[in-house]
Amino acid sequence: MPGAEKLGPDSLDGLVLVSNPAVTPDGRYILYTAARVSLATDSYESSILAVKVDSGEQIVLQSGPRDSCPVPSPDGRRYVFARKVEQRDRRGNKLPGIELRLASLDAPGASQLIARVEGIVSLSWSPDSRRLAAALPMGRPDEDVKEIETLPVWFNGKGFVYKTRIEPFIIDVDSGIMERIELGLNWLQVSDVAWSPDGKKIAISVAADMLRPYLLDVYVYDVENGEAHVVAQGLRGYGELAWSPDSKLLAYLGHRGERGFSSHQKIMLLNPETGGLECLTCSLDRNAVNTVNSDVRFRSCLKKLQWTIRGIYFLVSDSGRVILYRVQPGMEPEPVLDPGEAVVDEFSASRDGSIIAYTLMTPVDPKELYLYRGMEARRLTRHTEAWKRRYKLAQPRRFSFRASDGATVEGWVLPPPEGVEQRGWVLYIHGGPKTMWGYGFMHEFHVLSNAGYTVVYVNPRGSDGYSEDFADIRCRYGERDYMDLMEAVDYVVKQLGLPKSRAAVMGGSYGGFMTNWVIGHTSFFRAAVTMRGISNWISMYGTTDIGWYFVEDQLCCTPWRRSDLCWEKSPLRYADRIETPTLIIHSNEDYRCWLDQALQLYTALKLRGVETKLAIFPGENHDLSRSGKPRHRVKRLQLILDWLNKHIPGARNED
Ligand SMILES: CSCC[C@H](NC=O)C(=O)N[C@@H](C)C(=O)O
Repeated sequence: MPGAEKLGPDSLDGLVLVSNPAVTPDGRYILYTAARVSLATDSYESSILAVKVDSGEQIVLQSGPRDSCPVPSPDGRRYVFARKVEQRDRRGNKLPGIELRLASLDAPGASQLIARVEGIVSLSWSPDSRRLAAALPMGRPDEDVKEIETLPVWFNGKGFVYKTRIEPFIIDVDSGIMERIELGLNWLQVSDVAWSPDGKKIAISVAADMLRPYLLDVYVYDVENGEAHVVAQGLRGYGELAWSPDSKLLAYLGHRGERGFSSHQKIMLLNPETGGLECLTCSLDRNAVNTVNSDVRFRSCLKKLQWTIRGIYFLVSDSGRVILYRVQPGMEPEPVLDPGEAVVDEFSASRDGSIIAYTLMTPVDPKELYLYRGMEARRLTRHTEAWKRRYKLAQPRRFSFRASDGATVEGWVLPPPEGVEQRGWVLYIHGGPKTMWGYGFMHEFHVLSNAGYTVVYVNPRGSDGYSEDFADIRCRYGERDYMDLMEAVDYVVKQLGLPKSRAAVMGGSYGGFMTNWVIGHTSFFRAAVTMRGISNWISMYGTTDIGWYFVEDQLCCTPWRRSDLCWEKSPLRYADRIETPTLIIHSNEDYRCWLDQALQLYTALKLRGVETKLAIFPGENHDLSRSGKPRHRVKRLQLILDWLNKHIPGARNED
């Protein structure tokens, strides 16, 4: 019977993750990636498909199983894509790498263009479709002893990066010959490259100060004379670039650090002739990027900004929704595609802006491919339909309440599906802190709900989706954010009738920090699950890949300056108050929040006699719950359910 199966941890098997909707500039085809989760092969089997826009016909372009990220050429005849391959170093150690391959849209097959162990950061076609500008990481770590004299040392998902410089290149697509673009810098990390529509220039955003890599300069490289000059300095943020159709102006995605790392990303208009900079989206007071959480995404290489003759297109995170916006210089930003209670997750536009390809998800629909043309939206694929028909998925309900300082705080409850008895409930805290819960699909939430747990998810202060002021909790972690969460708990108990004695708390990353903070400040919860979390800001300093500067920016302290504040805000400082049985889940290659964060908490709880268990996932990193090996993801979900079931017994004899 359709919809009869329980959606348990291993329901991940067979789920298809649709991503990277790349429309050809002439609007004839939409290329995308479909990755099937396979427990049998413990991998994501990804292939590249295309839809013909006029007929809707679907074509398999590359049957995989490790192909992704198609980038079509401006003439609409070819595309490049990434194929995951394994290489070996001189000692025989396996090195995961990728090949950049070139293929024709009219003929099968593909040829290798370049092979890269270190990956590719950004690509941009020349308008004549003969060359690519690329940002390529160069330099590998020592094979044996690591002799390190630079920062940063490591990066989550990449390993040791102390020898890596991300450099700009031009690749000839027919010969594969690479030519380095010289910027005259000793140390550099390029974040984006953009070839101008007139073919004459390449804009490059680059970090050049090893000790302050969050500061970005923009260069313009003259393709004809080979000279590069700086047009803007000391910008911050994502650093993505897009040229105006007349090749005169640049759009820059980022900010000036008004609120440090809590700043919204903005669309800034940069005049490369004068160096003039103007904010085009400041009146919106929303983050001009997609920050909604979801665990059904797959690799995507699409640009976050696209400038067509109709304006600059970008996504905006707003109250749990993600909306496609457009802005023209001198005008106010306007929503182009507001999907309602849903998320436009990625997009691309044809050259004239008349066709927009995008992926869309809702809390009960994993991502599918859509087309927007002439004010009409049409679904193009049905990769997840059969999967969905097998299971029962409940619908979440939104709620909002007035916090004690008068601010409005928003949240959702996802109850168990019809026919499943409520066993208890979970307060699930998101990471970031500047991300948001909302209308993204969360497989993990449905696993909890199918097991009888109502999931309560709230956007406390520090979250994205609201004003910049709302997101800014610098120097105040564990204060207003904690109060918002506990006031939400009060609301769902009193107003929505959730049972007081059947609650658990859980979260990952900043959400893991907050889970640790919560259990050190209240014994309300029956159980806790803390994942990829933070327990000690002093030892977080200098170990996290997110930058030694992140702790100083967000907590306003270093181990030698106001260390009292770092310690004051560390959950470990309150470990002697913790009574809640706590499951700690961490990955041993998590270079964002290193393993010490879990070990210190685990040791403290063990010594104090608090029931605890530490699960360490080998070979996984900070993204275990989103892109970890499928079998590890299933195991993780099983561990969580076992812990909750143990501490929230089935028989209801209270409340
Ligand atoms: C607060 S320290 C770093 C935590 C991390 N921040 C950004 O990467 C985080 O919370 N990440 C979130 C997005 C997560 O992993 O869910």
